[in-house]
Amino acid sequence: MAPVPLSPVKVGHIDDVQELRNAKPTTIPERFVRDMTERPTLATALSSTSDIPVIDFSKLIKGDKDEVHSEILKLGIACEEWGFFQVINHDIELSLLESIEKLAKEFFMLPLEEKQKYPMIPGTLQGYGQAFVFSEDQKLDWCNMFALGVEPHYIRNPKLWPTKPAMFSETVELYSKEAIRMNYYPACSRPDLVLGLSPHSDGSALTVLQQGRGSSVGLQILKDNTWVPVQPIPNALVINIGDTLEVLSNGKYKSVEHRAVTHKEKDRLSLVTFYAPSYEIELGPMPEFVDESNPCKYRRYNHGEYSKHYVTSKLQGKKALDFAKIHTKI
Ligand SMILES: O=C(O)CCC(=O)C(=O)O
Ligand SMILES: [Fe+2]
Repeated sequence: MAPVPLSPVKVGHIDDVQELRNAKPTTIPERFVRDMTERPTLATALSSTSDIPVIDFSKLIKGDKDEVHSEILKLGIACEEWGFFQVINHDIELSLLESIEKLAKEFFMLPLEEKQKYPMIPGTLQGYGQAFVFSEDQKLDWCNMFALGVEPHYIRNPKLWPTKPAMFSETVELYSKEAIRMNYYPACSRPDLVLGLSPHSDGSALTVLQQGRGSSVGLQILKDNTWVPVQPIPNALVINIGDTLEVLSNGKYKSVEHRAVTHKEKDRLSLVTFYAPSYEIELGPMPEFVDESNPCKYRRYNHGEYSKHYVTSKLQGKKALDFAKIHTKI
């Protein structure tokens, strides 16, 4: 997670969406109602099956030669054509997946005053609240977030590590090695008007996402200009390529735009772990991905600067990556 911007950001009053839901307003406050062009297509209106590739991790590490070969081909296609895949048989202990989810739910169910002991200061990314809000007139996401930078150790802010529920901090430590974000999307009486999380690509190299058990379908990815829902598979993890890998592979592997939508009756929880380079790393397309037919699409840059740019801009599709794009004249 990136350095904190120096200037204070004026964001106005941000309603806590769980409190809003509990208060059962008859209309959705204007700050959450999206412009027509941004309103979501809800899961019910989309096809119920999605073709997002499923990778069997046990085949990759324990399969015979043919299985390894075919699974690797599948993985390559997933990264090139989808930027997203789900991993099954990943060997991560189910008890760990279950306990992080249970503790995250317990955390979000704490009284507001308790959660507000760990506030996410506007313009920063760690703590409890809403990230990526930079102005008073910006539309808000229907989501409460809690995020922590985990590794390297110096990015930790000890004041933001909760003492309740018991074992929360220890379990986060065990679960994530870089930075973790927990997203809590309360049910919304008008899911057609709001977005759980605005469209964006991830500023990380690779993202691992755990969808809460029994949660509604909420994650959608943009494929061929259509929003495709990611159907949760029990105990599977969703993996997606972030901006760093798109740059390193000179655009061969795609950091795909995605968003979250809300549900009329069901709450939804997602646990997201971001793996990213250190801030001091300089990066650009690797030479083996650049040749005459694949000219260099991104300039070299410092990852710390990119991270700063990412966290100080509003989430807006793939716009953050313009930072590194080389614009060729037509
Ligand atoms: O909740 C989800 O499914 C999406 C979360 C996400 O994209 C993020 O936190 O970057
Ligand atoms: Fe994301």
